[in-house]
Amino acid sequence: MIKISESKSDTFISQLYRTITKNRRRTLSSAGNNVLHRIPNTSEFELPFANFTDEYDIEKTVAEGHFAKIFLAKHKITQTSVILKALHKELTGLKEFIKEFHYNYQLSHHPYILSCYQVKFQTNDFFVFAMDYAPYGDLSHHVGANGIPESCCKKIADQLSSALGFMHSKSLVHRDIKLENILIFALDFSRIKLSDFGATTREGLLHYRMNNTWTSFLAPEVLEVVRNERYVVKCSSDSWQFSILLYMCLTGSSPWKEANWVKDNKYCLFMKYQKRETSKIPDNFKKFTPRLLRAFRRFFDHNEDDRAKVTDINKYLKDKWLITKTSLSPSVASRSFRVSHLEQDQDSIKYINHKDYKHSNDEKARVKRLMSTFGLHQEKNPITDQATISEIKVSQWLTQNENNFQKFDDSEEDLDLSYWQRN
Ligand SMILES: Nc1ncnc2c1ncn2[C@@H]1O[C@H](COP(=O)(O)OP(=O)(O)OP(=O)(O)O)[C@@H](O)[C@H]1O
Repeated sequence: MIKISESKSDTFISQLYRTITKNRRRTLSSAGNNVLHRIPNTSEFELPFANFTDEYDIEKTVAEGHFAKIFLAKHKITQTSVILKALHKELTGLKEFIKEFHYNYQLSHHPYILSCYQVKFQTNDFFVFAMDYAPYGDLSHHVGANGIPESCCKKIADQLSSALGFMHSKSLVHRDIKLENILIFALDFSRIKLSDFGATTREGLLHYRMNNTWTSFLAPEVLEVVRNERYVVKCSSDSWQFSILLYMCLTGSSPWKEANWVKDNKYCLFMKYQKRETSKIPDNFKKFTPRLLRAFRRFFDHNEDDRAKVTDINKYLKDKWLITKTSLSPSVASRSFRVSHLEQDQDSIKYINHKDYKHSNDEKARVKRLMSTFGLHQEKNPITDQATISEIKVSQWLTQNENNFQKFDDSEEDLDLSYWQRN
């Protein structure tokens, strides 16, 4: 029999305990990842038939996306308000529905990811699942022609990078980061959530390019993928979309129409600056401080393997991002760089006071109606003379519709009819 002294036995036991706990944690997390990456197949997925009104009172239609209707509903028994996302059956296959529900449900416990419930059913026309209601809509309702205050952008960057960092740690790529997929739970942006996991894919899989998102959001390596060709999905393309979103929040418009240096002069100028072929800061980046410029250089690296990770934004959150008048004098500048949280919060409050949320919602609907009816170009940003979000949307909408009949399947495994049906 081996004799162990009391103190040695304590150390031995605590070491043993640590090893067991470590291994258990490892097993649990790999089991968690197995569950996450094992999307149920159609035969094992329970999806009962039901009517909306069996259990819910539909209060209003909140929005209509490309593939889904979003209803605000009240659960009759618990009187809880929920969102029912109803995906048109003729536009979305069962496999795609299961995948979206599965990823959303599995990721729901993250504080900055939209929570969805274990509630799913089908009607004759829709596949439906239930999720939390975001009372202030999505980010596109809030970002005006001049963007939103710096302090608000930082709050968004902080939360969104946490949500995406979590997904990336699980080897999942969101692939569709845009203003419309960031939902707002507090008007000062202290609570936002990432939504819409319809395009979410496991890193490393081969995939066709997404056609139903804005071209200005696509990373160069995704943009250049040609029809009928697939590309390897990587987290770095989320980094790109994340920083496009950040730029849009700060300025109200996108930095370029497409990340193609041959076709887009703005992108060409930035790429030269990014690669240090010139020290001239492109005009549309001149309002940013050297620290933020450094961040953008790292996030907008043309080479996907050298690009910064979403969580790298944390290194820049304490810096000043926008050049203000006060930054001109060094003494005042050093003071303003130590901008207090109090000042930053006042910034957000001022913003909220000036924001007529309802008006902005109505305006968005009006712009949308005009776009779809006449294809009109909307406001240009008077400061940067760049295309605003509306203008980009109009031109991309037109381009997308022009090509409608040439589109091809975006699903992971095979070419089926669902994509043709969607478009
Ligand atoms: N939980 C929610 N609470 C409030 N509004 C929501 C919620 N979910 C979605 N919306 C609104 O509905 C819009 C469309 O939702 P969603 O992106 O899920 O649909 P989709 O058809 O997958 O979209 P897309 O057109 O991007 O493919 C969102 O941009 C947002 O304005």
